[in-house]
Amino acid sequence: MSHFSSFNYRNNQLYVEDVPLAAIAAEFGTPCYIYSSAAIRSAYQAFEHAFGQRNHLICYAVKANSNLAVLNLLARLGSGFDIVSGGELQRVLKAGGDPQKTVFSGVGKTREEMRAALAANILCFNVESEMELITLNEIAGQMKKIAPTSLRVNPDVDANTHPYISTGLKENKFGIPAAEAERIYALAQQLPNIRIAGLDCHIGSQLTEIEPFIEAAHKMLDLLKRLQTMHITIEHLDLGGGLGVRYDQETPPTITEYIKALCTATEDYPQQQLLIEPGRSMVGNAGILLTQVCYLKHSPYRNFAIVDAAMNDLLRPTLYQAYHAIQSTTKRDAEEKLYQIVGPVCETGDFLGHDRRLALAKDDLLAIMSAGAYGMSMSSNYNTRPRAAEIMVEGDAVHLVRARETVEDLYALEKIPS
Ligand SMILES: Cc1ncc(COP(=O)(O)O)c(C=O)c1O
Ligand SMILES: N[C@@H](CCCC[NH3+])C(=O)O
Repeated sequence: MSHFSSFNYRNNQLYVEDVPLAAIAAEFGTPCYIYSSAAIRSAYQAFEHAFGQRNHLICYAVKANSNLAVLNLLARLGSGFDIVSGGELQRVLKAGGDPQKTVFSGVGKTREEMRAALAANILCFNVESEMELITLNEIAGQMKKIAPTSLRVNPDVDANTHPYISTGLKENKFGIPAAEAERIYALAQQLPNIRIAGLDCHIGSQLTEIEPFIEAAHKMLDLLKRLQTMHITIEHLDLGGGLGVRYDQETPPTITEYIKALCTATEDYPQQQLLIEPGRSMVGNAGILLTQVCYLKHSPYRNFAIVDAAMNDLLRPTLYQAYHAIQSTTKRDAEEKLYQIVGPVCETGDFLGHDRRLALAKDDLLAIMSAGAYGMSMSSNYNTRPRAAEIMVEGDAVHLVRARETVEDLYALEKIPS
């Protein structure tokens, strides 16, 4: 979706769709996350379009941004969902998502989560270990249900991404080692309350090249062929998520290039439905974090812009040294200085951007760009900071889709022993 932006300047003011960001700050305060529904719709439609006639299902990875309004928008567009917890399942159901289009990934599903997903009749469990498979069979048996199952296989492919978000290397905790896959599929075939539905992999996140996806797809197809000789029918092939977005100078494949490449790689297998689990590429560039400059602090060494958003709101810079572009909402002709953009949290690692050239004044508004994915969903209350409000914009309509938390919300579950 790098071709499409909902965040543009008009008369030197930064807008989201048809609304100036400054108007949103005036009404709802800062920090706040702001999402463009047009950008999400455009990304979803780019995926749909690229698949064309190929039998497919898009399962949006809920963890990227799990706000109910985002899930509801995608559900209305026809999207399925990839969940990794019972909590995410509950969100999908609450938002009107279809459990029959929902797959359940993750290495540590609890019995309770399995029960909830079986009761909801989800499309498929992506099972990540032999022990998990045996447990799922047991729970399904107790419920007199048959669990539709894929094995998530670890293809040992280098995704060339940050080590914290690479998942498909043999030393990562994810998936079943490729060498074990046939044995565990054979076991699955024997288990009375398991129905083999598919084959699954996911190699990592923020991939900026197409080759690792194709390498993984080929490894999965080789395995699929071997499974067919064992009379194991694979109804769907789930190739996971992971397509990167542009934060800075990256040039990831477009959604269209990526999907066309997956379709080409799997063209000899038209009977298998193709599933994908995109998160970041659906919502990453559809959102920003809007923050206000509290103070400017100039020392002989460095200039700091202390803003009202912090690492608890957007953890990615602290956790991965991730780059997010930072733009002033008002373009002005003043001298630019090199700033460290930092938050109020008591950690040296609390920064949103290093060495940014900006012309700033107290109370200016800054947009932290590309914050739609893994922004709010990874936020915390560290330093007893209430979480930011979330806003969804649609043309000139502005909707508050999550109210700003209050401090009372934060200690509502706490008790002082008598
Ligand atoms: C199993 C699984 N599917 C899908 C995703 C979504 O990945 P991305 O946001 O990179 O598309 C992830 C996160 O990396 C994941 O772990
Ligand atoms: N949280 C990561 C992505 C993790 C993907 C989950 N498997 C990020 O912000 O880049």
